[in-house]
Amino acid sequence: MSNTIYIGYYFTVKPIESAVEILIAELGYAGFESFVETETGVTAYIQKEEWHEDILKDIFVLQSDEFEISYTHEDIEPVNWNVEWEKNFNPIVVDDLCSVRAPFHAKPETIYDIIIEPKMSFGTGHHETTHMMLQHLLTADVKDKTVLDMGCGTGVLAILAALRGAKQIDAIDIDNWCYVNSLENIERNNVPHVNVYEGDASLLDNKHYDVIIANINRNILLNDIKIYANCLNENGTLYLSGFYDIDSASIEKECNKNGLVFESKLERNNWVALQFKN
Ligand SMILES: C[S@@+](CC[C@H](N)C(=O)[O-])C[C@H]1O[C@@H](n2cnc3c(N)ncnc32)[C@H](O)[C@@H]1O
Repeated sequence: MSNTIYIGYYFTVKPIESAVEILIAELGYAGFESFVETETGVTAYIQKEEWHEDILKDIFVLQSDEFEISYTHEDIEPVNWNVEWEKNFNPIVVDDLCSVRAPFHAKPETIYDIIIEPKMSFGTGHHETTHMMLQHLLTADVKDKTVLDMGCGTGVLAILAALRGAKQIDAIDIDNWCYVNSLENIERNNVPHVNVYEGDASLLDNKHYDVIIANINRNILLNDIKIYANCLNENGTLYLSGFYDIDSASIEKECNKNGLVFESKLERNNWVALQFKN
């Protein structure tokens, strides 16, 4: 069980449509790491050790006259995530081909059966972005290829790449909890050729891959696309997600600047997952 202590901010937003996206983007940039959209706004979580008095100072949407945004916040006690997941985690099936389930669920009929004990890491397939990245990977040519899963969360995408025949996979996450959880899930799914590292794009010096998948967020991606582009082998493919369709144009522009051309797009509830080639 993680001992990480979080602070939860409960934002009420009016009008909700346009402001929530901007608020989430700005909070993500300030260090908030997970978001749950609610009927009245959004709940955002930040690790207590990342928090400081002025954490909302640069959240410009809070100062805008266009929106009415109020909030409360409180410390979140560490939770026994195993118990929570047993209560709340239903298996998911992607395109009838791949299931993502917990160890306590029955074995499914799909070709690919991924067992995840997510605890606190993002990546059960329930989120739109994970779902679409799994869809991309189900059609991607990864057999005998080298793959990088950047921002691996639970390791779910790296595991599917391994099950689909990738010959060597690196999975990287900046968060220690995700690093540990990915190691556990890799062992659980018996894919020892996935190597997990704790860190960020600074680990990618002199690394080269045929396929790179990165489901993170708009700002990190805009910052790191040039590094991913440098790591792609000739005829390589880059899959990006973790942002709304509204941000597709800026992501595509940054990719084009770095010699990558748009290939395809998946979309679910305004979230997108884009494919680029070099
Ligand atoms: C949206 S989750 C995606 C998890 C998983 N790949 C999936 O598709 O479900 C993003 C992950 O990126 C990690 N992350 C955030 N910033 C990062 C960075 N600069 N480099 C590497 N990982 C990062 C977070 O800790 C989080 O686990």
